Amino acid sequence: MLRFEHVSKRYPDAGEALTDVSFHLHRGEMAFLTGRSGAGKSTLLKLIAMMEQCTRGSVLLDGQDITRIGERKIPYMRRNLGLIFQDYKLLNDRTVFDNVALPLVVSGYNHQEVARRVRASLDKVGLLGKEKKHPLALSGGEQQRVGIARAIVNKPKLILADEPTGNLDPDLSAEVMFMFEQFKQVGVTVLIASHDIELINHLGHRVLTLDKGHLIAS
Ligand SMILES: Nc1ncnc2c1ncn2[C@@H]1O[C@H](COP(=O)(O)OP(=O)(O)OP(=O)(O)O)[C@@H](O)[C@H]1O
Repeated sequence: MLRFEHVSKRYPDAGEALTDVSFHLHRGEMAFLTGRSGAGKSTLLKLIAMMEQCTRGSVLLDGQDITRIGERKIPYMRRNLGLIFQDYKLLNDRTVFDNVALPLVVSGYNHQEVARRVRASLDKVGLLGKEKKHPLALSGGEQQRVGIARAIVNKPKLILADEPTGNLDPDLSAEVMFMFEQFKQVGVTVLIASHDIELINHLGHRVLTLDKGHLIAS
């Protein structure tokens, strides 16, 4: 489903952030990406999200090499991805409904379909009834669940999460991980960058470990 083939990434005026990274994630697989600060975790996720381009190698999403697609196809390809961030990246002057609706509005869905899908997503993360609230009126755990609802509203094949539990206490972190496990159950592939070794070991999923840009365990 997701395949890295000998991928390297060098930023201008910086050393190599990733060196000759190869791995394969199957459909419905859930894996953690770990490594010290600066090991290249965010860079790897950015290559998949088409926010950065690799210097060498190929990144294949469902067999399609996303390092070689044209600029105009990128928004279309991104609809296959759900992105989740440590700091939630919500629009604080918009309601929960509007935040979750955003990817659908950008994709041009009609009003009724937007409303139906937003409610279904909010239901999946246990936030039905909070549509009219603003993010800052919610707890950190709830804000992250809004971020997750927004990530799944387009029914992505692949969810990428960058330190999604970095700002949450252990109970809320476990709750968020439980949600990811439910997405995996319905065939969504999930890749989570995390420092939280205790949580990672406890959950027992596959672990990809980066060390100074090299994949040392997968
Ligand atoms: N835009 C950029 N320009 C130049 N160098 C960068 C850029 N982004 C990242 N780097 C460098 O690439 C390397 C990998 O960074 P990256 O953010 O991918 O690591 P990380 O494992 O996600 O770290 P953290 O856990 O601290 O978020 C680091 O040496 C970093 O300084």
